[in-house]
Amino acid sequence: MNIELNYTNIMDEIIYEEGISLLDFVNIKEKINTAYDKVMQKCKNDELGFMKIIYDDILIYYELKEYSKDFDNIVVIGMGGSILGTQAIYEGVKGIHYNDLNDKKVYFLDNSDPEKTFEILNIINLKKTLVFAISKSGNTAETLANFLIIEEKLKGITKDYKKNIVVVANTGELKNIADREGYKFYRMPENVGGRFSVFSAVGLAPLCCMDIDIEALIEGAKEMDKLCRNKDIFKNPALMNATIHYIAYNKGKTISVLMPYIERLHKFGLWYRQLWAESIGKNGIGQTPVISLGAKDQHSQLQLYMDGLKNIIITFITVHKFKYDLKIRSSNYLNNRTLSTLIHSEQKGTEISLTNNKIPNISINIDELNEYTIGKLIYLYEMQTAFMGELLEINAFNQPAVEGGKIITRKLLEECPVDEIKESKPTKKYCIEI
Ligand SMILES: O=P(O)(O)OC[C@H]1O[C@](O)(CO)[C@@H](O)[C@@H]1O
Repeated sequence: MNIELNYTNIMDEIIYEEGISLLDFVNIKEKINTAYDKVMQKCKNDELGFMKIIYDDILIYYELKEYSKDFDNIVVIGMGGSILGTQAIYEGVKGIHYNDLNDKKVYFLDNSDPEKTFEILNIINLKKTLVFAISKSGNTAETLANFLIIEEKLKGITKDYKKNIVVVANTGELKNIADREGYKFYRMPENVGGRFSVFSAVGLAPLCCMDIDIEALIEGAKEMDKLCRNKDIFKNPALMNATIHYIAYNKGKTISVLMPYIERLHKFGLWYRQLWAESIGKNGIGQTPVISLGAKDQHSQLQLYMDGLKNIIITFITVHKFKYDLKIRSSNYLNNRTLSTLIHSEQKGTEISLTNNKIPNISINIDELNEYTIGKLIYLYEMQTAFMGELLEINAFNQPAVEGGKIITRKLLEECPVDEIKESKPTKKYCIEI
């Protein structure tokens, strides 16, 4: 066992009024079975590519890993599903302030904020940088913009600019440019949704160049896949998690908080946030995902969770073995303890006190956080989301509402002269200038 899912604080009698009973499962037994069957049927029909890609050959990436040895830096350009999974795995395995001098420096360009792009370009030697431009549609504004800026700069400093660029796309402008220029190119399968794509070239191509063991990562996902194909809900963690969130949602728990007690999982939380929000939030239905980081967010959000509207379900994630630990010198109750003992005690304390306050909570306890266990965790959440979509009877694999804002932005850009985008009238109607 390397990951334990503990449901005691949601199923136990102590929490009964706000929690979930076995009767709740019995009452929707048919619905659970149908949700399971639908996911398996969609997989058979080749509609859920994310369940298939983990069985694809990963040898193709080893050539790229070898190729990347000539570079000092890696820049990944992408948005949402085209970058968050890669960030989650990179930080989950390596850490936030990872600073091994023998390893490449890794940067993620995931916004249209000019300061961020400028600052990254300012500190890297572009000639020694391998740039990944990743977009399923090939047309996402932020990704294209950052790519066009970097490509132009590369062209300005070296005739050999083509060797610095790798494109992962399916269609669109990015693919057209890659075809025209003959850049190294990986296709993204059409039947894999962006936010479910980290185990395709989207994640594996850049990750294998960042000294991440992609074989162990995929092994973890495959292991979880076996469990998630079990029809018995008590042996299928994704079906169990989805059902618990579904029952909780129907009991008014409209917010799902994910609270890891390890900084390395913060980006995993951001990845989960997109997955749950874009997949589940539609047709007037949705459970808002919130990411909190233990222990520090005990000092910012816990008051609300404990004493505010009783509309949340919380999932804690704990990691037993930290990579490093530090001893605290003797002083009051901290007396010769370690930081890991402190953070574990803080998590336990919060869990017990939330349970006493009848706030339903689940714990995912991981023995050690590495490629294998994060592969398991990511695949667990992908399957949980697929089951949740079926339970809620919505399509978890599209995001039609996001398109509206993109269309208006494009129109604004097309209509206005270069660099003179003006606020449209309605946004100026009620306005205080200070
Ligand atoms: O991979 P693409 O096509 O650049 O899309 C990036 C992200 O943008 C979205 O379409 C939302 O705008 C996400 O669903 C997607 O992950």
